[in-house]
Amino acid sequence: MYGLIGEKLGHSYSVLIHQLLTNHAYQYELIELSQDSLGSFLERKSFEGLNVTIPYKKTVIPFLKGISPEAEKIGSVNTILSKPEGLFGYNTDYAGFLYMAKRAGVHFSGKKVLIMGTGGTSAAVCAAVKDHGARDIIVVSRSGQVNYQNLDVHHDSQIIINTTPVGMYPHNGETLIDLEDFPDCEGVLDVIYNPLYTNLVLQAREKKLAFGGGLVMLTAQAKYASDLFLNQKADDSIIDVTVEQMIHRIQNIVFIGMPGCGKSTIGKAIAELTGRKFIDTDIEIVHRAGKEISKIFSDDGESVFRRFERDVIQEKGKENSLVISTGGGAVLDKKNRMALRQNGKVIFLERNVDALSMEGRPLSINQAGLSQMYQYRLPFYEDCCDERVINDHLIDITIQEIMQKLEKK
Ligand SMILES: Nc1ncnc2c1ncn2[C@@H]1O[C@H](COP(=O)(O)OP(=O)(O)O)[C@@H](O)[C@H]1O
Ligand SMILES: O=C(O)C1=C[C@@H](OP(=O)(O)O)[C@@H](O)[C@H](O)C1
Ligand SMILES: [Mg+2]
Repeated sequence: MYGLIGEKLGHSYSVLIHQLLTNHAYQYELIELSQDSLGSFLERKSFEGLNVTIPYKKTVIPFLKGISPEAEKIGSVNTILSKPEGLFGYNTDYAGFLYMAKRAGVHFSGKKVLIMGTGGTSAAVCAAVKDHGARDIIVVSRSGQVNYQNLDVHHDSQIIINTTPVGMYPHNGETLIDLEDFPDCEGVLDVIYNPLYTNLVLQAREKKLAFGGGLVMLTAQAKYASDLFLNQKADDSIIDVTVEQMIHRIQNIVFIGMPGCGKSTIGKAIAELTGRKFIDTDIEIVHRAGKEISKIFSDDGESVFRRFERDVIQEKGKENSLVISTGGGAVLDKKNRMALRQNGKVIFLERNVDALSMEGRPLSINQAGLSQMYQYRLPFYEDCCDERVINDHLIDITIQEIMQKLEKK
């Protein structure tokens, strides 16, 4: 048996990743252990190999017969092999992090690198960055010498790396820094994988900097661990293949576009075809407000409607594997755009303005008004989307085209 030990493993993707990487070559389990049961579990040796996560990456070391030079240097172990002579520790976070940096196009040589966090992952990241020639490495923590109150002296940092859990589910959207304060920044790496893209990574992507999200590191460290488990050296190309498969399963499919363009109808169909749960933000709002949208607008005003809309999007955007059809005005709010993008593949549905359905839509008054609205909103739709799909032909053809786009990746 193989598995992952840690204190809380509720949201771990490791079982699925190991299955995909190795085509179910071994049984892999999540093993939650309390601090007091860690020692007895390791001493029982009822496993062939383990991965280790928070908070045990350092705690396991005294139970090991030997550790690899990398793990020794980093002072942290994330992989254990059970051999006849005893337990041996390794660190594949180091190589996993370097794989993420390489794939993101981030290079450390000669660069000033800012690393947020001081835990086990930070130790592996620091070692990797140092070994790859960083000019200056600044480690930030809440209460350390360099902290978030005096970070301004390091505004010239070129690479920024988050190893803290800030922004991780369910605290999506939180971030420790604003990239606006780091004008020389050229690349951002975040070890968080849930959400797929933290606000920090989304900000880097918006600024057209090099960026990498934690799913690549998670998958790469798992691949290097599986090589140790199976005593092999599989080709690294399996990492990207597995990341794509994981994203395909995890990501939300989000529809945006003008009111009446087909988001609700097409979203529902795509949810059925992909086996995903369907969320229509307008239906959710009607549910919560206890009245129809036109009644919310007439009784309470648009701002109350938008507040409901923001709450629904903040909540549902955090989840995985949903189809989310938004209302036409949802993307006007930056917070909504970030929330929809963090886990989402965002599809902009385009339908000729003359063909847009207007019924039951308090903001769709006449053609001239809709044309004006289109002019104003187009840049927001364009800014927020990953794909554009034209819905000017038969609806079934649009649905087919979307399915093809989704299957391609
Ligand atoms: N390609 C299409 N051909 C014909 N009718 C369509 C097409 N796409 C959408 N519709 C219709 O337009 C109306 C509005 O669609 P809806 O899904 O409610 O849009 P949205 O959610 O974007 O406001 C529905 O009656 C829907 O059936
Ligand atoms: O465009 C908008 O601002 C709106 C679009 C509507 O949703 P649909 O886009 O599904 O019609 C609904 O959210 C509300 O009437 C406001
Ligand atoms: Mg709708």
